[in-house]
Order: sequence, then C-alpha cells, then structure tokens
Amino acid sequence: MDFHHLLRSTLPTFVGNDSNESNDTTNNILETLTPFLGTQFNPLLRLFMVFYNIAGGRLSFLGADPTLILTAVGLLWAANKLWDQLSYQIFKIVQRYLLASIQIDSDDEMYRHIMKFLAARRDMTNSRSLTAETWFATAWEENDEPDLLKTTISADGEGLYLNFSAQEAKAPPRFTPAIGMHSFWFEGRYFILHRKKETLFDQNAGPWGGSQYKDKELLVLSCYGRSPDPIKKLLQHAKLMYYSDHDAKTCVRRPANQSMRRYGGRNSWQTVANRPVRPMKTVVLDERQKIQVLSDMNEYLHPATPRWYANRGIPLRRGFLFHGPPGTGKTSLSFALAGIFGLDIYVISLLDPSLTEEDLSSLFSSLPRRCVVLLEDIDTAGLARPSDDDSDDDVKDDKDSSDKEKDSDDKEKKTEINIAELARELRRASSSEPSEKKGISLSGLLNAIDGVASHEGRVLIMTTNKPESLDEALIRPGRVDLQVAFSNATPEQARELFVRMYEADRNPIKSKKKKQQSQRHSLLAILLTAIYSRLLSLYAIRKKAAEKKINPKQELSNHAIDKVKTTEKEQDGNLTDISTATTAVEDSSSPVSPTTPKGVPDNNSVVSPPQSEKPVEPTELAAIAAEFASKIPGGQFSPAEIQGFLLKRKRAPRRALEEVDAWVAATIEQKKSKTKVVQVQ
Ligand SMILES: Nc1ncnc2c1ncn2[C@@H]1O[C@H](COP(=O)(O)OP(=O)(O)OP(=O)(O)O)[C@@H](O)[C@H]1O
Repeated sequence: MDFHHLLRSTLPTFVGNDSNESNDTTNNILETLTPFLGTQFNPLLRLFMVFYNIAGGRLSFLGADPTLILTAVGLLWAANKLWDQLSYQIFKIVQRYLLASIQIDSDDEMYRHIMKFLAARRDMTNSRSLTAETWFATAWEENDEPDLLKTTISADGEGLYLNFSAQEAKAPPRFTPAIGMHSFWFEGRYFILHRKKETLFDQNAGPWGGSQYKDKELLVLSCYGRSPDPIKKLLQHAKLMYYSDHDAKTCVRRPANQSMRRYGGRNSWQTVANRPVRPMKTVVLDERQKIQVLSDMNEYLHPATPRWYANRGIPLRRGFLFHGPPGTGKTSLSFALAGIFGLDIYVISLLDPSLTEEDLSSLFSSLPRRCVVLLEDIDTAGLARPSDDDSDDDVKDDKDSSDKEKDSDDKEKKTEINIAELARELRRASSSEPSEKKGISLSGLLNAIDGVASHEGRVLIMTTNKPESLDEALIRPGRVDLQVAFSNATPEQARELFVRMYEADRNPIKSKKKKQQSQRHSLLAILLTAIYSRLLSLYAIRKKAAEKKINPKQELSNHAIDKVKTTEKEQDGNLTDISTATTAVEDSSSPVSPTTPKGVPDNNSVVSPPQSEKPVEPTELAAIAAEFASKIPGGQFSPAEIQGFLLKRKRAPRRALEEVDAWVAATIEQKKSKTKVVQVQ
C-alpha cells in the first residue's frame, strides 16, 4: 500500500485554515482508517488528529508539508521495525555459526549454581535490568547479622534481650539478571546470557492429573567461538562456587512434590537442608560398633569395590539396620556417617500418603552414584503382606473349621463356621483400613531397594525401634548387611555427653578464611578499644586534675594502681570489662565460652539464664562429669533424655550435678507410673 498516497487522500492539506472543514476531514480520516486499524485505535487516532491539526497548522504556516513529515515518521518507524527483525536474524546467524551455546533448564540443579554465581557478580548486580528474589537464610547459614545489636530491647530495665522482629525486613533480597539478554566477562572471555521464559502445555500437571500451562525458565549461555569449552569451564566454576560453602555441610534431600517427581531424574529429589556435618565424636556409641560401621562403609565406598562386586556378580548394595529404643542416636549416627564420607543424605518417609510404589522405584533409580538413603522408623510404615497374611489365615482357619466339622454335629458346625468367619472379617476390617491409606506394600519396598531395576552404589540405612516386628524378608542378608544395636546410655556414655555439653566450643564449621577474618577483626577491636580507653582515661585524669589542681602524673600512677586492683578482682570472676570480653572471643579455647558471631551481642551484654555459672576448667569439668556419670543408673535413660536434662542447665554444670539425683528419681518414678507429666525437668 502506498502510505504517502493514503495519507494524502485522507489527511487535510493546510492551505486554508477553516476549522469546520478540518473537523469534517478528521471524521473522514477516522472513518477511512478505522476499518484498517480496528475500533480499538479510535482514541489514539483522535489524539493523533488533534496533534496533526495543531502541528499541521504550524508547519503549513512555516511552509512545510505535514504529509511529507508524517511520511518520513512512518518510514522511520518502518525502518526501525525492519532493523529489529534484521538484527534478530543477524544475531541468529551469528549464534548459529559464530557462537557456541549451552542451555540450562530451570528444573536442573545447574540452574541454581549459575544463578548463585551470577547473583554474586558485581557486573551483573549493577545491571539495569534485574530480578529481585527474596532470599531466606537457613538456620545453619553463618550470618554475621551486624544489625542485631541495634535491635536489642531493654526488658524491665533489667538487661538486654535479643530481638529479631525486624530480621525479615533487614534481610537483603538477591538480585539476578532479569528476563532478556545480558552479557558479562569471565576470565577474559565475553559471555552472552539469554534468560527466557517459556510457557508449556503440560497434559498431566494439574492437581488431579488434568492439563495445565506451566512456566519454565531457560538460560542460554553463549560465547564466541565454535567450542563450548569456555562455557563448560564457567559452569564448572559456578558449581564449585556453589558447593564451596558446602564443604562442611551435609545436604539433606527428600522426595520432591508429586508433579515434579513425574519428570524423574534429579527432579525427583529436592534439597531441604544443608546441615553442618555432625562430627562422629558427638555420637556417643560403643567404640567397637562405631569402628565396625565406619570400616564397613569405607570398604564399600572404595573405588575398587564396584569392580570386585561386578566380577563376582554381586549387586553393589549395602544395607544397615540401626535398631534400639527411641533417642539413642540412630538418626544421629546416620547423619554423622553421611558427613564423614561427604555424602548427601536422601530421606524417605514411607508414610507419605502421596508416595506410590512406582514413585518409590523411580526415586531409588534416580539416586546419585554414591549416597546415603535413610528410611526412618521402618516398623511404623505398616509394610505388611496383607494378601499373604490373609491367605495364610484363611488356610489356617479353614483347616481349623474342617477339623471341627468332623467332631461336631451339623448345628454346632454352623455356629463354629460363623464365629470363625466373623473373627476373620473383623480382623480383615481392622487391618485393611490403615493399609489402604498407605501406598507402599512390603513387596513394593523390596522391589525398590533391590529389584532388577534398582539403583546400585547407595548405602541404605533403615532405623527402627522394634526390630522384632520387621518382616524377615526385609532384613535378610543382602538387604541388611550389618545390624547396629543402640541402647540406653551407660554411665560412661552419660559422662561423655556431660563433657561434650560443657567443653569449650571450638566452632568447627567456621572456615579458615572466616577465622582469619575474625582474628583480624578482634585484633582491630582490641587496638581500638585500647586507644579509646586510653583516651578516655587521659581525659578523665585531666578533668580530675583540673578540678583538684593536682599533678597529672601522680594521678596517672594512682590510676594504674586502681587498674591492677580491678584486674585482680576480674580474675576472681567478679567483674568483666570490655577488654577481657574481647580477649575471650579471641581465645576460643577458654572454657565454656560460646563463640559469638561478629556483631551479635555476646553473653555479657544480653540477659543470661538464671544462675549462669562461672566457667569450669577442664580438670574440674572432668571431675564433675565423672561424679555426674556415677549418679546415672546404666541402661535406664536414653542419651536424648540426658541431653535434654543437660540442655536445660546448659551454662550450669555444677547445678546439673546438684540436681541430677532429684531428676533421676523423678524420671524413674514417672516412667513407672507411665505418666506423661514430668515433675523435675
Ligand atoms: N548416642 C548418642 N550420642 C549423642 N547424642 C545422642 C545420642 N543419642 C541421642 N542423642 C541426641 O538425642 C537426640 C535424638 O537422637 P536421634 O534422633 O539420633 O535418636 P533416634 O535413635 O534416631 O530416635 P528415634 O528412634 O526416636 O528416631 C539428638 O539431639 C541427639 O543429639
């Protein structure tokens, strides 16, 4: 269509300035253009006409032809559109022939690695097009929280309590590149990042299996050249960076939600926590048992083991059964083992109502090469074999009834059969209800853990409080290779728990870098504090001297004597001042001195629990622990119970010793009477 011709035929020429004529032509233009553009453009067209009339009047006054100008504007607009199209096509050609790219799906773990990498890059976070994400720190993330001191509040004028009310507000968001094109340099190379969103039509994504549209994000990373190696290197770097603070962490995963599980692979699992590694020494257990489990697992995880198993045709699987009363350390040992071997832990609850047998199989088959799978409280999962049991019962009952038939008359026979049938029905009714709720049968579980399609290389740990109630098939050799018995604490274990509770905290999860940083900070703090207190004291002395008009040098020596006296008092434990507090932070081996993150009020400035005691020296601690252990009757209390008692006196080892007799007596009494209400806590 000839745009210029169209404009000429529809727009008024501004030869004469007749407003009526102009209005008529405006309506004509609208009538002409509306069929082309649609009625929704009417308001825009009207606005355009107003401007056209004003500008046209002026331009014609200046001697310019407005239709020509409009034609030029139209051409510019068309050229711009054309350039957009052209540049996109050029980019596609460049991308095809000159760029190497790698695509990353938002469902993949790699996506999180690269996002963390990008969020940490200054050139990316300074970009003008960003996406802000709320970022939640987990309880385990070492957070300096420098503003915490400012948020403490005074309670009844008695002291300071920590206050976290503004914590959420202060948590900074995370900034990542927004949807669109971005570019950045990494190790001297230019990378192009295209973050895009796609909407997919998923036939089974709806809550009840119905179809649904689903948004999915894609990252396309490109670099110039025909080899994708630089991108692979970048991805490897991002992965290393992601896991760099995981060194001392155990990653806990559990099955993802049902809709994600359908995609299989790594999507089947979701990370729920990254917990600090539990040191093996914090699990109080018979030393021989510990070493047995450790060496067994070490042997199994050895790189030469798969070949050894394969040569002998043995499936590469290892199963452990941890059994014992509640709170005796079964879960704790599982975590410590995962931590020691640097493995992720995959926790499955068989009581999850959404978990089907197919899910379980696919979960097991999408496990990584080496990992720990934890099936907790396997006895409560109700893994009965309903059909087998029923048929067995049926046979037995039928046999009983047929025996009876022989010995009784017809009437009695009928009564016996009815009673047997009734009993059977009742039993079936009571046993079928819970099993209907659970989706996993024993055979389903056995199939998943060692069926033909089952994954090899994992370590399976099952825990139970009632090993006798487990089906023999579940714990037969090959499925359970090592059983570890846990029991209530012996006096020696109680002693270990006591020492662990009150010994100095060495904060093992603190990285070397952070340690050095905190050392630098405390040195600086000591220096600044010393200068500040020196200035303060000089100022005070001068002020005093000015008041009393005495020799400042004499006052200085008096002050020094005072300071020595004060220090002596502090050593008696009666006083604490800021300089001693700083030294205590530096000396991490000082007894019972919990390390305080930078900026967090230490225990001297916030309200301490009642009867907080002065620190115990290691020798005294050993003596108190031995006495404490002698008061704990062996095999009667679980480590969890003892830990609970000690936790309530976490800064008072001497008080724990004083009160242990009363607690033991009250708890034994409570257990005897089977009441849930505790008298002494
Ligand atoms: N042997 C132990 N050594 C150190 N701590 C223990 C031990 N047993 C229990 N605890 C402590 O008691 C708490 C509960 O322990 P854990 O969950 O490991 O017990 P469990 O045997 O798995 O219990 P359940 O059978 O109820 O699941 C934890 O806080 C743990 O630190």
